[in-house]
Amino acid sequence: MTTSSIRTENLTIRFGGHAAVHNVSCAFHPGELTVIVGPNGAGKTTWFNLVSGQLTATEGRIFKGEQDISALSPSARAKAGIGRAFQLTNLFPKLTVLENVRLAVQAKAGQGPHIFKRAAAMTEIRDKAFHFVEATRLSAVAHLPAAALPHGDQRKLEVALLAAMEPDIFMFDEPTAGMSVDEAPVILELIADIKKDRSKTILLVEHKMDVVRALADRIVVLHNGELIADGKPTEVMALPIVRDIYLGIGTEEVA
Ligand SMILES: Nc1ncnc2c1ncn2[C@@H]1O[C@H](COP(=O)(O)OP(=O)(O)OP(=O)(O)O)[C@@H](O)[C@H]1O
Repeated sequence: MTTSSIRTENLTIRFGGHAAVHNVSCAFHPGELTVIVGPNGAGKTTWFNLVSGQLTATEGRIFKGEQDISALSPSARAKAGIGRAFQLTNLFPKLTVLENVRLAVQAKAGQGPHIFKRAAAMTEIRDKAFHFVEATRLSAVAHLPAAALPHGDQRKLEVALLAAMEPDIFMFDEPTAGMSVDEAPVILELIADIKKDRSKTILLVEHKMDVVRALADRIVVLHNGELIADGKPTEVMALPIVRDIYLGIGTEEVA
């Protein structure tokens, strides 16, 4: 087994007396897309918040590779390669799609605006920005202000900005939430594209079974804050406890 790219060890957080995440230990590896499922209130988003640093654990530790990142801020974790879709608050609504992506590429390169004095660096950053705009199917709207985009394209832009940061770990929390049935498949395609890069680890919180089926290499099930199942999709979905609790839906829908 290769070294894990991200790992939580006995991770616990209590709000008052209630453990929203309790003793969760699991490790993830490059080239693997894991979907985290569980009923409402199971602790999925809280676990995500602990990994990306929005919340601090009451107990337990988080490792990125060999590095203990438990005490790092969300921005330090982002710099360490943990990318979460909603962290993209660095969106400039009046700038175009391309300009927004270019700024993300530039931020990743660790360069300030003066970099544009260097023509070669400028060209490289512009080319990379074009690449991410194309890869996220945003070429047709590249020159529109970000604020003018329809909802579906804004979600694509989130993926573009996340990809431009070139994280090792991609974290998506219900990436197709609020999208129409026409729009959602594009986001799934984009995630499938990221998955082709076998150096990336993808974590996805998702309720929708079709998304789980389309993308999961592995499913982790949380219930009442605890990890109750972890394995290949067909195996996990066949477990009686998962059939009983999974989103409260019946056997036919799970099958
Ligand atoms: N800041 C907080 N203060 C108190 N309780 C919290 C806080 N954040 C989460 N919780 C509680 O922790 C539990 C887990 O919530 P969480 O949002 O992580 O579940 P979830 O699995 O993501 O659910 P959903 O599928 O509905 O998004 C819930 O009981 C929730 O009320």
